[in-house]
This record gives sequence, C-alpha cells and structure tokens, in this order.
Amino acid sequence: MPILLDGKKISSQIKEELKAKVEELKKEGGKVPHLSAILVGTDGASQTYVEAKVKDCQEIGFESSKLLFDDTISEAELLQEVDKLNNDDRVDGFIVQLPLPKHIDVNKVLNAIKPEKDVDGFHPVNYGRMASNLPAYVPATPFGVMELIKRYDIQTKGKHCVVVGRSHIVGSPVSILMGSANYPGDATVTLTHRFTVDLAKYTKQADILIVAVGKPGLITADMVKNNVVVIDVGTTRVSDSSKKFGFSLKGDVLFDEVSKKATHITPVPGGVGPMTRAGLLMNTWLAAQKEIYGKELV
Ligand SMILES: Nc1nc(=O)c2c([nH]1)NC[C@@H]1CN(c3ccc(C(=O)N[C@@H](CCC(=O)O)C(=O)O)cc3)C=[N+]21
Repeated sequence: MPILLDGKKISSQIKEELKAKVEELKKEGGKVPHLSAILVGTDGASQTYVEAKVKDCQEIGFESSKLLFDDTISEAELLQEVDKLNNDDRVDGFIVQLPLPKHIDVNKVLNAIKPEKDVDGFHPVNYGRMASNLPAYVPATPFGVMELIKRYDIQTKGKHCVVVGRSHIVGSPVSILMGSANYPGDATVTLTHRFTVDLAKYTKQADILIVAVGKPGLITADMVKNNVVVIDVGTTRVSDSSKKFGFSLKGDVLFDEVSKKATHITPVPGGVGPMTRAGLLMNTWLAAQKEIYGKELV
C-alpha cells in the first residue's frame, strides 16, 4: 500500500507551529497577524472556504475579518473596497475569494491588490517574483503541494514531474516551482493541458504526477507507471444523496485503482485542500512579519 500524503495531519502541524509563534509574539507585545477576506455573492463552496479560513485564524490566534457583498456589487465599488483594505494598517493581508461574478474583470481586481498584502500570491508582481526565484508569496495551493513533498521527504531532483492543468493558480506556478533551483524543485517538468494530444503518453512517464484540472476520474491506473508519486489537487463537488450535504468531494485521480501503483498519493478530501488553507495562514504570517517585502524596495 502507498504512503498517504496526509494533508490534514501536516496542516495541523503547520497550524500548531504558527500558533506557538503567535503566542511568542504576544509575549513580546507584537501585533497579531490579521487576515481579511472579500466574498462576493453566495457560491456554496466559496462560503465554506471563507468560513473555514475564519475558523483556522481563530484556532491559531490570528485576527480575521470578512467582508460580504451582494453579487450586484459593481466593479468600481469592489475596487474601492480593495483599496480600503490596501490602506488599512490593521490588515496585514487579504484575499478576494474567486470566482467573481461575470460583470467584474478578475484581473483588474487582482491587480488592484497591493503586492505586499496579496497573501493569495495572485498579483503579477508576486507571480513574477516567484518565477524569478525572489522572495514572494507563493499561492496557497502550490505552497501546499510543495510543503507536502517536503514534509514527506520526497526526492524531486532529476525526477520527471508531469503537471496536468495550466491554471495561473495551480498548474503554472507548480510547474515553475518544480523546475526551479530549490528543494522541492530541480525536476524535469512537463506541463500538459487541454490541448495536449495523447495525455496518457506523458502521464505514463511521470515519476511525480501533479493533477490540477477539476475533472473527477480523469487519471486512471493505465495512465501511470509503477512507483509514481501522485498529488491530486482536484476537489470537485459531485452530487451524492448518501451524504449529509448531498455531495461528496472528488479528486481528478481514480484513487482506488491508481493508489495500487503509487508509492505516495494524496487523498481527496484530506490531501491538498487542507494544505491550501495552511498556505494562506503561512503567507499571512509572512505578511505580518514583513518577511517578503519589508526589508527591500519593491
Ligand atoms: N481567492 C481565492 N483563493 C483561494 O485559495 C481559493 C479561491 N479564491 N477560490 C476557491 C479555491 C478552492 N480552494 C480550496 C481551499 C480549501 C479546500 C479544502 O480545505 N478542502 C478540504 C475539504 C473541505 C470540505 O469538506 O468542503 C479537503 O480537500 O479535504 C478546498 C478548496 C481555495 N480557493
């Protein structure tokens, strides 16, 4: 049986570590980190995620706040709210929960966030710094993937890492990080996406397979080789009447069959999802300590 990459356990460890740091900081009379979230509309998954973030903050002693807006809010009004948070000294970092309603230009909103407070790491300045191997906020999900690899001591140097999905939030940054001159990194990276012809041809070559598409069951056992490390970033809600809330979470990988060939694999739920939340907390800590931007000119 493969080793389960237990994101729930590792994220709890990270939260304990941050909690200890907050307690230390309080003793020294320092300012407690404050994370804020903007949520537009009533998308179920987004609400759940923002609630979870508030709970995480409470658990480790961070301050948090959420700003809720109707999905009729105009782009101009939302940009004003972003600016308020940019200029609010009490707030160390904030996120604008995605997706946004169609009438709002996502890039305009993300670009309006001060890079110093962009704890999601979605601003082009943070993306560019990350790609240049400069201090930057790494987006929460890529952070979670890297941290799982690190804490399970998985070797990446010289390995063939195949990434499926090229989103700006997961696939692209993960491919940059895995190919970078760091640990985790130093891998040979293949980035595949919706126009890749014969996906299986590539996934079969993977020593490390990272899948971030959002299509349940995309990766089957015949698409991987033996002894592969599998990281499944997909968390799609699929209706399931046997479940309390009427849905279950499904990854992009058919866990039961693929796990038979893997040395390490993430479960869904309980894999990358909780690590994403830990990544956001970590970035908020870095923002409050001014670790990324405080000590140099941007
Ligand atoms: N500005 C912004 N930043 C984000 O980071 C962001 C976003 N918008 N929009 C939506 C996606 C999705 N996302 C998840 C976070 C945690 C879990 C998570 O904790 N999942 C748990 C299960 C949670 C449950 O039971 O529903 C798990 O996989 O075990 C999942 C998905 C963050 N996102």
